[in-house]
Amino acid sequence: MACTKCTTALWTRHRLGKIPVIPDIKCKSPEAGDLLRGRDPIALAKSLAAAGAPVLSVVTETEHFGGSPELLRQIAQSTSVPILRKDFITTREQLHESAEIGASGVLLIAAILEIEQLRELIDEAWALGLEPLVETHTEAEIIAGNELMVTFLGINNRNIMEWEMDDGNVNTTEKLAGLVRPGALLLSESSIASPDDVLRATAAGAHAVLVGTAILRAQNPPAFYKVLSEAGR
Ligand SMILES: O=P(O)(O)OC[C@@H](O)[C@@H](O)c1c[nH]c2ccccc12
Repeated sequence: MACTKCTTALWTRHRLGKIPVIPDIKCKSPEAGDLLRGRDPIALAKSLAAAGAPVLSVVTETEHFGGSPELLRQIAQSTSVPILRKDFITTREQLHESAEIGASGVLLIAAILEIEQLRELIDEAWALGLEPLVETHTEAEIIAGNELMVTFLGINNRNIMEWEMDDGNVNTTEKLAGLVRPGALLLSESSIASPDDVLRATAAGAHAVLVGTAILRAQNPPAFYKVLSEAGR
């Protein structure tokens, strides 16, 4: 049986008329620097799950983002919310590792994969009980995703190939959302910082949004999480 824990939790929230917001636990970033400021990422993840997050995303890449597979394992063990692994996955071994550390979903970045490689990793992810999220940033990548009948598709508002040093903007979602095949769950990712950004992304057609930096920079992350998820109410 295919594991659809991530999208099931997101669709459920969406059908209730709420905006599903996925917090992204990222220890540091090339643009923002240290994002933890001495806080415990596991406690932070738990507080965001308690604030109502339907899914948690954990960046496990070490060099640029300060994460690790071990961090994801510990977060997965301390909450019952499905966990999405964000990393630069290019091999089957990384998918096996993702399943082993307790991820429910995995990010596959279209920009770093050949289409055949993407197809193989999508199939392998499903076979391992992992739900693939295909991340795109261009029209061509969305068209490739549609051809592969992707069920969970992300539009990254930033260009990940620039290590998030570019100014991301929800404009990217506004420009590209209409190209995504109907039926896919569309996630708008990156540079979402206010309830207004959340509303722009959802008005453009995103079913859910993923927010890292703005939540981690907030004075009170769970309180700010709630402000974002109640945008427009
Ligand atoms: O911090 P932001 O701007 O809210 O962005 C979160 C997320 O989209 C970003 O961390 C991200 C998107 N794709 C990635 C791939 C790998 C690592 C990180 C990412």
